[in-house]
Amino acid sequence: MIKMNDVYKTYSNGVTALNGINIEIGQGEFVYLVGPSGAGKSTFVKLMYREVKPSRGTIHINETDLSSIKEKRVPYLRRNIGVIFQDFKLLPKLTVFENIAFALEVIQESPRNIKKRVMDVLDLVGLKNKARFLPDELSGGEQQRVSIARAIVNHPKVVIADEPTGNLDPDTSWEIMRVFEEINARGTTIIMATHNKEIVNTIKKRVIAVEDGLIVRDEHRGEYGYDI
Ligand SMILES: Nc1ncnc2c1ncn2[C@@H]1O[C@H](COP(=O)(O)OP(=O)(O)OP(=O)(O)O)[C@@H](O)[C@H]1O
Repeated sequence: MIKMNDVYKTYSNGVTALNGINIEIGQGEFVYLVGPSGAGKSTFVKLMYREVKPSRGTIHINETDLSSIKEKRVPYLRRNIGVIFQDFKLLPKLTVFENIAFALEVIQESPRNIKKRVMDVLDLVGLKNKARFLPDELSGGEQQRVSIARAIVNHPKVVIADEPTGNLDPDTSWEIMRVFEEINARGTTIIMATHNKEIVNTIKKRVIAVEDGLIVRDEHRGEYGYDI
């Protein structure tokens, strides 16, 4: 369902972040993207939600060719892809409920349906009782749960997470991983860039390792493979 063909990315400052990536990721897979700092992992995931465009090559998500879609189609693409960041990126003045409802595709949804969808997704991440809280009234782990709820409220087929446990303590990181596993068990593809060796070596999944903009390893139930 995700296919990259000979993808290169050179930024405007001349730095080449990706050097010819070829990969296929099937629906329902759980993939860790690992590699040293500066290897190109963030660039790799940003290409998938069209935050950056490839300099060369093609990227398909389902039948959509991301390298050629028009700018005005990008918001539609993003509705089918949930994105989760290390720093949560919640809107600070909106409540938990409002942060998620804001992301919801609201066309012709009644307030009652919006409420049901938001509360269902808060239930899934275990935060039903915090719907009226503001982000800064929550712990880091709770804020990350809200950002996961926001990412999945439109039922995307793919969830892309860039260092989702990077700001969290170990216990909270394991809790967040349980949420990801639950989402994956429901059939959603998960692609997670991470430096968390313990998680990768414990919750075994497909591991794609990137170094100097190239895939150097692609293993089913792989290891993290680096010292840090
Ligand atoms: N917007 C940008 N403009 C110019 N160069 C960039 C930009 N974003 C990333 N780079 C460069 O591209 C290379 C790959 O960066 P990228 O962020 O993809 O690596 P990474 O593997 O995610 O690193 P980390 O693990 O530290 O987050 C680096 O040399 C980086 O400096």
